[in-house]
Amino acid sequence: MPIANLTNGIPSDQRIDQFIPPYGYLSSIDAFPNFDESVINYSTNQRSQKPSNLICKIVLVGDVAVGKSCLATRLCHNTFDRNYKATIGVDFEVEKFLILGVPMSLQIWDTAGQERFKCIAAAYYRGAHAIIAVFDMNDLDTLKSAERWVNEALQTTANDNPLIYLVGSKRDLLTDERTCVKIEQTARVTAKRLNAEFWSVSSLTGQRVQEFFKRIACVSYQMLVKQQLTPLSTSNERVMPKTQLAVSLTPMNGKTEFQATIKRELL
Ligand SMILES: Nc1nc2c(ncn2[C@@H]2O[C@H](COP(=O)(O)OP(=O)(O)OP(=O)(O)O)[C@@H](O)[C@H]2O)c(=O)[nH]1
Repeated sequence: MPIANLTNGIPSDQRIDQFIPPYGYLSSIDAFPNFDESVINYSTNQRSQKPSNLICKIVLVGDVAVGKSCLATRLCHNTFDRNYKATIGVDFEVEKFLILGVPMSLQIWDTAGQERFKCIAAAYYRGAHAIIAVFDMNDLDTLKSAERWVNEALQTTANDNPLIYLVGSKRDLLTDERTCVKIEQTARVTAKRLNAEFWSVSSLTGQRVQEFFKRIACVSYQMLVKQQLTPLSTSNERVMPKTQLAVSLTPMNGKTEFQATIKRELL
């Protein structure tokens, strides 16, 4: 398939040529300054050949109503819904990026925070390249829970060695700057303990949402390419596994290419 067919419809702000930095270098464990030369050379070759289909599986976890679905919706549809609709089991979205001219898809698995859906959601952890643990910056109990969510996800995904991101949501509700700085400091301590990268975002205003997912796309792309370039037995890098799709997908119009059949309920 010609590369042009694979890149059609990717918005200009999801075409990335420069490595996206972390949200503050103190917040990052993998602060790559730029794409490696080997990754740039690989990308140049890919552009002139049939490109491989790079897929990064991301799983969103965290307590009820911390803002997981709104985060995915802000990225994939650039909209925000003030009305809370609980996720039932798991939702699924795909968002395409073009990195150094090579297409890559982020598969975003949005799991339910409600206890009663935990077993269903946990079934989707396997094969994750990245775990995003979301907490509400206005409720520090959800930060404690985020740590528990990550540890539970790692029980299933430890062999996959996923990247961990800790995301403070609803930044717009914190009007006092000093409080915000304090909460971010506390979150960075937790992130360090989890070997995670910390971001604070607002899905309501869109603050840092695009930037955050672009950062994940860059880091994941670099790792996936390095995995392809390095035989497993000789690699000391964090290696990301191939992803299996576990649901049947329905084509959708617009930016999101596919969506699993999703059931939501109004509480
Ligand atoms: N002010 C503000 N409200 C937000 C933000 N993100 C989410 N919310 C609100 O928080 C509530 C819960 O958001 P969801 O995204 O549905 O939460 P969730 O984590 O997916 O919840 P579950 O599906 O139950 O796991 C909704 O009423 C949203 O409108 C934000 O950035 N700012």
